[in-house]
Amino acid sequence: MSTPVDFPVCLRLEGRRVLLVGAGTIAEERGRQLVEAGARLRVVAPVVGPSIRQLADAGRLELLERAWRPGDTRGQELVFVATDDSRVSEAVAAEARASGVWLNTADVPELCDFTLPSVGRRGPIVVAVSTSGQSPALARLLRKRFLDQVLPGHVRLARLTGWLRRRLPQGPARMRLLKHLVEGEAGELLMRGRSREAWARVRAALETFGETT
Ligand SMILES: C[C@@]1(CC(=O)O)C2=NC(=C\c3[nH]c(c(CCC(=O)O)c3CC(=O)O)Cc3[nH]c(c(CC(=O)O)c3CCC(=O)O)/C=C3\N/C(=C\2)[C@@H](CCC(=O)O)[C@]3(C)CC(=O)O)/[C@H]1CCC(=O)O
Ligand SMILES: NC(=O)c1ccc[n+]([C@@H]2O[C@H](COP(=O)([O-])OP(=O)(O)OC[C@H]3O[C@@H](n4cnc5c(N)ncnc54)[C@H](O)[C@@H]3O)[C@@H](O)[C@H]2O)c1
Repeated sequence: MSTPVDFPVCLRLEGRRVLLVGAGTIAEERGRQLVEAGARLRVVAPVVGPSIRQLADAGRLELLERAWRPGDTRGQELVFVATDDSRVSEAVAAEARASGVWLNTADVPELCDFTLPSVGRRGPIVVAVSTSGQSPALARLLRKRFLDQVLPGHVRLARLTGWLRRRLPQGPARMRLLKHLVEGEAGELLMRGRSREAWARVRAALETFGETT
């Protein structure tokens, strides 16, 4: 049987209760990303790095400066562990598993319910590369290459279509229009920075919106 591949999702963490065990080098990056995603983050660690400390001082996360204790996963919706002691990962994972809370650990892939891809962003566009745990270094290399392919025009196009999606009723006419904008002339013009001409195409498309359904 072949090795299963990891299944990618994009989580919406705004207002969700998330626990991060550890506050060292690896945890700092995780903490920053979780706060940026709007999670209600609690960090538990006896030794705390500068950026977690800064976020705590700014009131953007709750910091408990102590070792992890049984019961800490209670009430949490997602758990991340990044400590320098794999016994901590094992203990937290056992508790999380027993209570059905999903867990990621930086040091024991076998205990992960989900893994983290290498991520890069341009505006609303997210490039994420996973190697299903085979080669994090390769995930990072490929992510950088793929992100270079995302141009300012793509970001403009994503914002424009997002704006239209919020205003037009869902259905086949909207699908057709958005696909046409992205793949057709308007998209091409936006890519080349010719926004006024692109908007003229969008207006023309909107005038006939829904006529052929
Ligand atoms: C992508 C990225 C996302 C992130 O962490 O945000 C990520 N690792 C990154 C970098 C990186 N990690 C490591 C190196 C050294 C070179 C190498 O080993 O390749 C480098 C490269 C570097 O640092 O440049 C070492 C390492 N990583 C894991 C272990 C434990 C083990 O395998 O036993 C060890 C050994 C530790 C040791 O030996 O002590 C485990 C995991 N690392 C994962 C993700 C998950 C699988 C991702 C996938 O499927 O591809 C998984 C399974 C669990 C998880 O963490 O979710 C991030 C890139 C960030 C960026 O883009 O900049
Ligand atoms: N997944 C990845 O991408 C990746 C990459 C490199 C290394 N790693 C692994 O990640 C782990 C963490 O590395 P690091 O550089 O962040 O370590 P670090 O030494 O910088 O930080 C360790 C943190 O764990 C905390 N800690 C220790 N015992 C604890 C306990 N009982 N309860 C709560 N917190 C506790 C410490 O207080 C500290 O904040 C290592 O095992 C390393 O092998 C993972």
